[in-house]
Amino acid sequence: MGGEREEEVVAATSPGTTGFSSWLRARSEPDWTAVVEHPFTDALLDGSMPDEYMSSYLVQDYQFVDDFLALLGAAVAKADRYSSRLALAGSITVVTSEENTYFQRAFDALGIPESDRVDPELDPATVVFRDLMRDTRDNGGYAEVLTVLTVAEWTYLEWAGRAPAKPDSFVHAEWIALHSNPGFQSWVAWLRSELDRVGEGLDERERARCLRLFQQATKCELDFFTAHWD
Ligand SMILES: Cc1ncc(C[n+]2csc(CCO)c2C)c(N)n1
Repeated sequence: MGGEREEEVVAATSPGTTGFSSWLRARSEPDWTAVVEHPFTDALLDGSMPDEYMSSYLVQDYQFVDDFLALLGAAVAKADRYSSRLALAGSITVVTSEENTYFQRAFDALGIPESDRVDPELDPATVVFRDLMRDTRDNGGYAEVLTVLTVAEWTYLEWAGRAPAKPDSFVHAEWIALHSNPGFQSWVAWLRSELDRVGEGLDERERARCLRLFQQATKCELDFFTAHWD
């Protein structure tokens, strides 16, 4: 028993390059690299992001996070074992605490009006991503929910971990820190190793369905950044 547990922890901290998650990512190029090296993220990392762009991005992202949280809840419900439900439930706390206070403080600093915090007009890119998350939440199995969660979290870990740059504004610096700290790194490592584990039990059709979703979600991430840049 003890030995098994240890193996699980090791697997969760180093997903490697041969599992299902790596397979999915490799087949989602060139979009994957376009997301994690997007000019929007360059500007965030080097401190040159104009407030106007950051504001419109965060207003839309707050709406995204609402649906993301519902998707996490679906993952708790659909998981195939108790230890997975526990790990997923733990991540919900992050979204509802640190992440939420960040949004409130950033909105205050940027002077975002109440109407844009609670009921903004949604960009087409936000709507498409929201629909993908809602459809996966309502109709997908555990593997499909994990697939969409993994794209959303892993792309963020990759862009935020790209450079040690530390912009002066807390609005920029904290947004980077939220996605590059050790807790976030191990959460993404867990998600990937979970997707690798679940992927092993899928048949070819199910794997193909996950691949399509992974590619769609990656494209959604790309369009989301581009909507606040071009
Ligand atoms: C478009 C878009 N895609 C992914 C994320 C990443 N993300 C979504 S919720 C959350 C906190 C849970 O750990 C994180 C990191 C984002 N914010 N916006």
